[in-house]
Amino acid sequence: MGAYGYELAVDVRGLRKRYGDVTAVDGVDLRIEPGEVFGILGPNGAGKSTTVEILQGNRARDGGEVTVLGADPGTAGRAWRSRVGIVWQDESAPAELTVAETVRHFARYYPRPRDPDEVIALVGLEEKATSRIKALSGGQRRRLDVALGVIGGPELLLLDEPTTGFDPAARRQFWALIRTLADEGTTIVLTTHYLEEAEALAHRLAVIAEGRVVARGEPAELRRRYGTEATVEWTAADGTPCEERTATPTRTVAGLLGAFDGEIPDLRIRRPTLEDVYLRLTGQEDDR
Ligand SMILES: Nc1ncnc2c1ncn2[C@@H]1O[C@H](COP(=O)(O)OP(=O)(O)OP(=O)(O)O)[C@@H](O)[C@H]1O
Repeated sequence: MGAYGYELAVDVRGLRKRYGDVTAVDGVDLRIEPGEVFGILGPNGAGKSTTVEILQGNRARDGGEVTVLGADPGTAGRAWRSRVGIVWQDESAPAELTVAETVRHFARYYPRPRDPDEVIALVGLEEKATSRIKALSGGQRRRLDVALGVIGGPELLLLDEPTTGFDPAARRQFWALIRTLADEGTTIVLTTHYLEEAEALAHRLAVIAEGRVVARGEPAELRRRYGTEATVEWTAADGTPCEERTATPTRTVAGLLGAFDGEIPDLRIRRPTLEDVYLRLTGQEDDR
């Protein structure tokens, strides 16, 4: 047990959740280390939100063991809640209040809140501190949501699709904010559809599809493990585009050299990206 006082920030074994006939979560296991940024990646309907809601203690489970910061979220009390930061989507903070008023107001709910001005600076809203919430842009609104998620000084921050709807610049600013929080030692669990986001932020990730973990590991490790095949593309003498998927592209090119007199037209070797791996794992691969 390290400085955090528990071995694992999140320990989930065999988690199950059904909604009527729909099995949303079907035996998920997750072990998340203190101080880690952990990504839960998956397509629409994979069970990401349901899993995070169960970790937050906002949804009951049908089966499995769940321990978050040493307690079962299904039964943990107020003291536990104050240690877990939740960033709500579309939170209806009072539109007439200013940013600073809202952050100070939420600080009162916690036994050991962070300094509101420091939190406003952390999320990059200093210049908007006296603006009313209704005057904020979508991205600024989301930063305020994060400010409200961290004002209590949580040990664990749970983020469900935090950057949906962001433009690329806002997304990058948000990533910088997450990295700052991680550098401060906060354990962060975030769900995302965006592979780029998982790769940019997560130390480790679990890919889930149809309620099950289909792969887990560090982003680079997943690419290595599941993305070994390259695609060799070229154009045949009669103009037909050709491609071959192979683990040995050099051998393919050597074979082609014999068939062409000199240059191989339009030769290209494409290595799999993490996106290719993800699409393969979640069964969304097209028929290229
Ligand atoms: N309250 C609910 N009642 C009934 N079915 C639900 C409910 N919430 C989710 N589901 C279903 O459970 C499955 C998993 O949904 P969930 O929202 O957890 O997935 P997700 O991975 O977060 O998806 P998305 O990326 O679209 O948010 C889906 O089939 C969904 O339709």
